[in-house]
Amino acid sequence: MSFCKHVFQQAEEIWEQSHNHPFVRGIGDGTLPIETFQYYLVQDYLYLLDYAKVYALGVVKAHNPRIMEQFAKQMDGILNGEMSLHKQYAKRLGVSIEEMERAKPSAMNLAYTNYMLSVSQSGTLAELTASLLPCMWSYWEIGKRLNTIPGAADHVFYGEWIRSYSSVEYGEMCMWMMELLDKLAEGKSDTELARLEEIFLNTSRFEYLFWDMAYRKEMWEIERSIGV
Ligand SMILES: Cc1ncc(CO)c(N)n1
Repeated sequence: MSFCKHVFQQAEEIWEQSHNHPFVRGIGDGTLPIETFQYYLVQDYLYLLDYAKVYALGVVKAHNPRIMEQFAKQMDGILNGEMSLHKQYAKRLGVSIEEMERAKPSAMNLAYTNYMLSVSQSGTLAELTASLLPCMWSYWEIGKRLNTIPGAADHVFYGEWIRSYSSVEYGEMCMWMMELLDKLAEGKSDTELARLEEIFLNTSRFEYLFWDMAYRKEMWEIERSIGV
């Protein structure tokens, strides 16, 4: 069994929880309140800025020029492709780019991006890849699953989101990253493989928590408890 198949099986229960989360279900049936999506959009915009840096670190850590090219391409895809989806949505919602860039990341968002950045900075290319694969891949799985709901991809507001994450181009980027992780896992010791699996599971858990944070519009819970 390929390493990706193996970690997918290990993470499947966590991913199912994301599929079943009311935020994700709400995109699929169009019932997600727009202001909840707006909260997500701003947090996700901030997330993507750091996520793009993980790809930049991929260029730094890779030695093979083809791998460097692909990380650079995917970084560009985030900054100038995926984030233009966010900018379009922001425009529709009357939120300016400055407002998004001034916003503060929630505690959970910061924990997630800092985890990925720290794994990527201190770890190997395999560890970096294991940390970002659940982000891409789980969005593709969600996009594809929502796309099977009749009419969902044509929804006047959420359709665009579903079409983006279920697109062939998005899927191709994911598959490249899976193949890379499989290649990098080849010949690794059991200890190293266990570490890659743990990283993959951690960012899978963070993915679920991100949906939940957005759904609850969480920021820093301490502010509520001390009344700031
Ligand atoms: C939190 C999160 N994970 C993954 C993606 C996919 O790029 C995204 N936009 N946001």
